[in-house]
Amino acid sequence: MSGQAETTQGIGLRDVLQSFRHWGNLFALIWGASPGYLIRIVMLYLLLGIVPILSLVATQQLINGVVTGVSAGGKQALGAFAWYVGVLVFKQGLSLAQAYYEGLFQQLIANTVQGKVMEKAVTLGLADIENTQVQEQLKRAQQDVMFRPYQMFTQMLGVINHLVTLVSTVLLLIVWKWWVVLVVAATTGISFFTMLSINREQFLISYERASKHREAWYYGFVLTHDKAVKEVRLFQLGSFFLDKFKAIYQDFYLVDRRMAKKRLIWSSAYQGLNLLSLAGMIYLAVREAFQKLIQVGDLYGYVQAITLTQSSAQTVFSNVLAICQHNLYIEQLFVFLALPSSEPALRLADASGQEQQSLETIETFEFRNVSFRYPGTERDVLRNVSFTLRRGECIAVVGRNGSGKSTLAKLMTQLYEGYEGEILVNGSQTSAWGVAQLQKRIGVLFQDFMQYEMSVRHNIGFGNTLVLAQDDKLLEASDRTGIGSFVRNLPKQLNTELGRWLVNGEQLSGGQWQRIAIARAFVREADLYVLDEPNAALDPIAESEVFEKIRDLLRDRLGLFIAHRLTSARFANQILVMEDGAVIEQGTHDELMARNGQYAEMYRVQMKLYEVKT
Ligand SMILES: Nc1ncnc2c1ncn2[C@@H]1O[C@H](COP(=O)(O)OP(=O)(O)OP(=O)(O)O)[C@@H](O)[C@H]1O
Repeated sequence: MSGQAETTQGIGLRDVLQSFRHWGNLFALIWGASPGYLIRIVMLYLLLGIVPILSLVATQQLINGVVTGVSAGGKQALGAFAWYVGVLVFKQGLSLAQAYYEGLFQQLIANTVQGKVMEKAVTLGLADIENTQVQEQLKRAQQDVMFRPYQMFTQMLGVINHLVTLVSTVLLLIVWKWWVVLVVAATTGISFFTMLSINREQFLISYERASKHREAWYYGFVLTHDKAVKEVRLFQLGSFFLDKFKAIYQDFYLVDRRMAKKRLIWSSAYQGLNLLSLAGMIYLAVREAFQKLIQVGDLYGYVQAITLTQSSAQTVFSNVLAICQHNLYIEQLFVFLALPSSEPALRLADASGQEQQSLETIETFEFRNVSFRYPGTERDVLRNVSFTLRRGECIAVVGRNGSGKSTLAKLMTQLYEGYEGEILVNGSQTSAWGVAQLQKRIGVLFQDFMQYEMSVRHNIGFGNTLVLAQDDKLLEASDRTGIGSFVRNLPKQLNTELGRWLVNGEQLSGGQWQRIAIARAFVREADLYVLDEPNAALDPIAESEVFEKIRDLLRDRLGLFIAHRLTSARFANQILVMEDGAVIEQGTHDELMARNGQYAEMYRVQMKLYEVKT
């Protein structure tokens, strides 16, 4: 994130110049989108660059031809007219081709940039996705940069194109009066640094906006997402969120208005200066025409050359300014694309210099004095946790809210690095096997499992994409969670779309979604199953059915499940009782009851809830 830190601490001319360092990457990106289109568009811009001077000379010839042609029989005038029409046709043809290629190329570049941003996002780890700075950087990368690379590219071409025009008109003017060129250069150059500073300020404003944009997105989500709308309606929170949403955009508007005013004032001053010098130079040319020092056609030519020189010089300067500004934004894209990933499965730590062994099966899984704190936080949420799980065994983890149970599940599934202590698989460090290999052998149900707005096939098959097309395996997994007959009775069975976000699919109940998610864990040919509250949304009959199946499945595998309903923990070979990140009790149900500690107390409290008071 060093690039990001640098950028926030004020931007000087040096930073602007430094931001040109990404031009190589930018060119590679644009070239990668379509080399053919790139070459064609560059050629078109170059040709368009010489059009103004061609039409200027054609008009000059035409006027002079008409003036002198009357006496010379009109031959010169006709030739000049043909030349003039030819230039018009040429220009029109180039403009049509330019519009065609530019439209398509712009789309291709935007697609390439979006693709790259998403490719990078896929490589980020859970710790990155939970990191606000990374999210903001993602937002910045996504924000304007979709259209900026193309704009920057056309502005670069615009610079080349107008430089060609500029050189040709300047040559014409030098023949007339060389110092006129200096006047044009001076007036145009004056605005450069003022505008550069305004652009810098504008960039800082949009840099800081990333977090506000995310906040606004969140309020928009709460106001429009079906999950949130229930509460929003019932608690009448609509106007509360709407006000917050509107306030953010109103603030943006006020700041933008201030900037627009500033820009207007400076641009007016600059345009005034320009007009003044233009009028002076045109006056000079008209006077010479009156004094018969130049012909009428020449007068036209010089007036055109003066305005063209001035407008081309202005365009070159404003394009250079815009490019400097785009650079700052585009840097955000490359800063994001260069972010290091915290994803353990992708990191080199996987190899860590050790020869990786192939992992056929997991036989034992051990935590040895594992302590962990989430990245960017100060508090250990796991403290010296130790346990061993062997094939054929099942561990239940119980404990109060926030005691660290789900964190334990996330560490077992190798979603985070940076823990202290050791996690051993078959007696060896996880690095000996590599995270990717380990994850392949783990089936998991997270507490906040996904509800994919896709078909049942995808919702179950994502647990093992190898069997996505194998109906028997998918149905077998759904049978394991007692949802098989429900799936068979759906309108399109496994191909029935679920949810109502993308299509008008079948919406499931909370418990049905949970069973689908458990089926997703079960369809994986895994050795170790980690289930975080598999019974949270199940009715008592479904719970007992599902636990029956879990018991069957885990008979010759390794299992760990987290449960708040302690009756389900009874069948586990071992129960871990967690409190404040530490395992405070460990043993079978009977052992823990006999010990009469926290587990026994929780169990008794729960049993009491079920007693019918008479
Ligand atoms: N992604 C995260 N980043 C930072 N802190 C986190 C994160 N997830 C959880 N925590 C913190 O870690 C602690 C343990 O959370 P965890 O989710 O593991 O508890 P739990 O025992 O599963 O709770 P529950 O029974 O409510 O599901 C909590 O104090 C929580 O605030």
